[in-house]
Amino acid sequence: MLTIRNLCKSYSSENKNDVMALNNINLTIKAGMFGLLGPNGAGKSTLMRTIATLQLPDSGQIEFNGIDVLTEPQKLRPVLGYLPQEFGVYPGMSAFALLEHFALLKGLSDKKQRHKQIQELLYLTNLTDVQNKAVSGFSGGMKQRFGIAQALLGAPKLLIVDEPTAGLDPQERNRFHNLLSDISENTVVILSTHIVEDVSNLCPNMAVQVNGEIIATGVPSELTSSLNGKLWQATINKAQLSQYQSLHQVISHRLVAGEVQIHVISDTCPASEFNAVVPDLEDSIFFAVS
Ligand SMILES: Nc1ncnc2c1ncn2[C@@H]1O[C@H](COP(=O)(O)OP(=O)(O)OP(=O)(O)O)[C@@H](O)[C@H]1O
Repeated sequence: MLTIRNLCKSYSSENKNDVMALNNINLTIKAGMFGLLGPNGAGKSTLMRTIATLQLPDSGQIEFNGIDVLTEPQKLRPVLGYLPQEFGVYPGMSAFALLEHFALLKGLSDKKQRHKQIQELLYLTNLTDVQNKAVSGFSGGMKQRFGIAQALLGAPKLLIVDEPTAGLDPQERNRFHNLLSDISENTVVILSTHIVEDVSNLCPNMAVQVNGEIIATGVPSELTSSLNGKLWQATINKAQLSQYQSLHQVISHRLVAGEVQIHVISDTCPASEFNAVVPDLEDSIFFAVS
């Protein structure tokens, strides 16, 4: 179990006010997939890097299975797997050679066991056929699968994946989702993302981070249940949007085939042009930040 208590981090800026990237974060995360959802700039990567022992907060505590992560980072690292938002690879090095390199850095000294584990991970991530090809030439999806393979070296008990599906096509995203859900059975897996679908498809538990703060935590279906019976949709002209915004509690609007679809919160049907809709996770997040 991972517990995070009163975690704070601000970045100073020469021209602007300081940025509070972590504003008193408190979270308890059990084995399984945990989704950390938030828009760009919410502070998700700062939180992921802090848990991954790559940077220190200004204050607060992190504990993982009895390890004080901030004061004993060397105890966490052997049981940690981390897939950062972006990672570089040595040009020309094959998938097998790079995994071997990372495995040695991770302390997997027994050659036979190391090779067995690398082969298993290549198989799990569907990269066996390309194991002798250079990772620098891989497609985005293949590179992300390689990233997961390197993060899983040493069978980590805590796996952190930061925005892993950004830029992947739907097929690769689906493949990546299946891979993550297979892994999460007896591991704490934290998936940081701005993609609502990633969390609703995969994560039994989640938190929403906005402007450095956790504004909601829980089970995705429970987060949407508070909006049951209160969400209404209408399709309007672009020119009418500000009028509707002044009359109703519009939580979101988006273009659909040149017209604007609005979602409104109201205890009763706001007007004849509105239809009741079933809230999804995206609606509850728009509501939370509105
Ligand atoms: N090293 C840094 N120095 C100064 N400000 C920073 C630094 N790292 C992050 N920030 C700022 O802190 C805030 C949170 O950034 P962070 O990268 O943690 O958010 P994020 O939710 O991961 O967003 P993204 O998905 O865009 O990376 C942003 O306003 C960002 O500009």
